[in-house]
Amino acid sequence: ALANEEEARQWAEEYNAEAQVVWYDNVVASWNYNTNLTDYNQDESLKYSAIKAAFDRESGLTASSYDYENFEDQLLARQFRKIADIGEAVLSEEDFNRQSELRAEMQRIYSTAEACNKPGDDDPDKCYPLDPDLEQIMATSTDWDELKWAWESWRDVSGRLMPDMYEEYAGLLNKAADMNGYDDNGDYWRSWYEMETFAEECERIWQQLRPLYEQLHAYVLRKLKEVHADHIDEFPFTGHIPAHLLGNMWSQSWGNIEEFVRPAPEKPGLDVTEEMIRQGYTPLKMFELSEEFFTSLGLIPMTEKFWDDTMMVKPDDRDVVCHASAWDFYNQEDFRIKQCTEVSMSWLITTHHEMGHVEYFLQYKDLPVQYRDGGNPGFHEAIGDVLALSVSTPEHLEEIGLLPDFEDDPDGDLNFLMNQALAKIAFIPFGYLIDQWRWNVFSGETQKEDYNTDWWEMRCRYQGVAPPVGRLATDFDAGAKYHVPANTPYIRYFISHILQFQFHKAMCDAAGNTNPLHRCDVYRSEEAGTAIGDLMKLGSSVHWEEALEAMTGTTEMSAEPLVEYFGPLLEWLEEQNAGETIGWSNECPEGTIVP
Ligand SMILES: O=C(CCC(O)(O)[C@H](Cc1ccccc1)NC(=O)c1ccccc1)N[C@@H](Cc1c[nH]c2ccccc12)C(=O)O
Ligand SMILES: [Zn+2]
Repeated sequence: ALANEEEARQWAEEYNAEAQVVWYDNVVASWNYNTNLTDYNQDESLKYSAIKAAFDRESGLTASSYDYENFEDQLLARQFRKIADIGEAVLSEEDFNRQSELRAEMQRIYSTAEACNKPGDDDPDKCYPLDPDLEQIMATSTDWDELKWAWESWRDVSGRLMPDMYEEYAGLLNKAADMNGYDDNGDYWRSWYEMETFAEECERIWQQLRPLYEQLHAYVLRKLKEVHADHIDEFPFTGHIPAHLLGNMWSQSWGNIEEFVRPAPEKPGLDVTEEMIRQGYTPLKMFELSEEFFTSLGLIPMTEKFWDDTMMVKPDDRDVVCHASAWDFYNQEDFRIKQCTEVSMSWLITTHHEMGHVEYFLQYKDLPVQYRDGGNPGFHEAIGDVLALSVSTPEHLEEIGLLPDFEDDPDGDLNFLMNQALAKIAFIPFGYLIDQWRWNVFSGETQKEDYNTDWWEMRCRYQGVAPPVGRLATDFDAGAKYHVPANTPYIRYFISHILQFQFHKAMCDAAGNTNPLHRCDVYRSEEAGTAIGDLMKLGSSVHWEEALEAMTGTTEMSAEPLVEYFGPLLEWLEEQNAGETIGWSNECPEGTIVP
């Protein structure tokens, strides 16, 4: 094994140099398509994606020709295992191109869809895109019918057009997974977490956090019944919340209804959007504010090219994929963000989220390309959110002048915790259910005729929401959420919502914090920066449990820090909910799916 191990090491060096070039070309073509959705750019993107696939397939075969499981050097073995894991590139050129084309088409439908015939519009041909128009309506309107129009129209012009494409697409993903030795594409996606019991782990964590979510849901439902008293008879008696009332197109984060559920309504809330607008914040200022937080921890600043090439706002002269994303060009110097930034607190948080991805790119940029990835996908999603936990504190918002009149008393503390819960606790079941549904599609448990029925069964059961209007079995409401047409796995965000509180606690301890966990701000702590920086430097070169243990002292994902963080709010919610009904029926209310 030693002889060819030396040869293998040589080959891996050459492979790495070549991969950087082939992968760079592919990312450039993908960037050009995502930032200018033309037929020409789609063809170029498919062309370079096929070239990358041919290279990955060839390299995978070479890697597999070595007996790498018996290498002495376990790091080299891990590298070969990753080179051999080629995903869809295993498909024939025809199948590969077909799945690429289907994904690009679904992405284009999603990114260019517009809703028309808005009630009250004199011009019925006036149409509204998701970003920023429909999201703005969902975030700010309290008009039941306007919210219902936006919610229903978006699904009719996006997901409804996709079920046939998605069925064919899922079939090709499963074909690739099968050729790579996995049961199905869900099995392949779960393999990235390198633990036999990953699905069980997720269920265990969900069951542990469910009581917290049920308390929040019960309180929010009661408050929404007051706000929408004029439609009280349209609230299902099953205890589900009508999905269009939660301030978000997918009911996945409820921060936009904060004013209706604030524990001490006479005291100021923690959503600083108005103050940002009053102070003339711009997207650039938001990016610079975020970068300054990272560098205050001693982390690496954004590169010159980052500032030149990032797409910060929605262009007005072409179609783009607006959904936020961060881009590693695999040439160790070109890193970008693409997002359609609006000036608001939630966009300030998203900017930190995206910059967290870029910081990870910077920290692992000198590793072999195989290792330029998160310890597991949840790690990558957690970095930016961890720093945003500090930025969101009243301490920090006061320090940067966005919270002039905060009164730091028990009421203020609860108002803050509620604002955080509306983002973090509300998200948990949503982060969990998307891939529960997709894993069932890939395993065959959910067939096309049941796509929408099973989707709503899960939305009703896990999230306790129901559609404000009957849905057809032939609709495809899953397709109205970016990650489904974009084929971006989603359980990573669920995992991130657990890990980010473990990382936060470790950073707060490193910074010598003595505040309660939810009031900890690690701003300017080099020790905290070193803790998270060392985790990022590892990339995916070691098992994530090793990286987690080095930073937090445990190899286990644990909801403990999250429960500690929200402790005071849970107590308050239990008092407020005393004597009230908690929870909702597992089945959807009558009329959820209509013939
Ligand atoms: O989708 C995103 C942000 C987009 C992303 O940064 O995760 C992006 C998704 C994506 C993946 C692949 C192709 C295109 C888009 N992921 C990345 O850009 C990315 C880049 C490199 C490594 C890993 C992820 N957030 C989720 C939920 C979410 C979790 N934390 C949040 C904080 C603020 C706002 C939203 C969220 C959502 O909007 O439903
Ligand atoms: Zn992300």
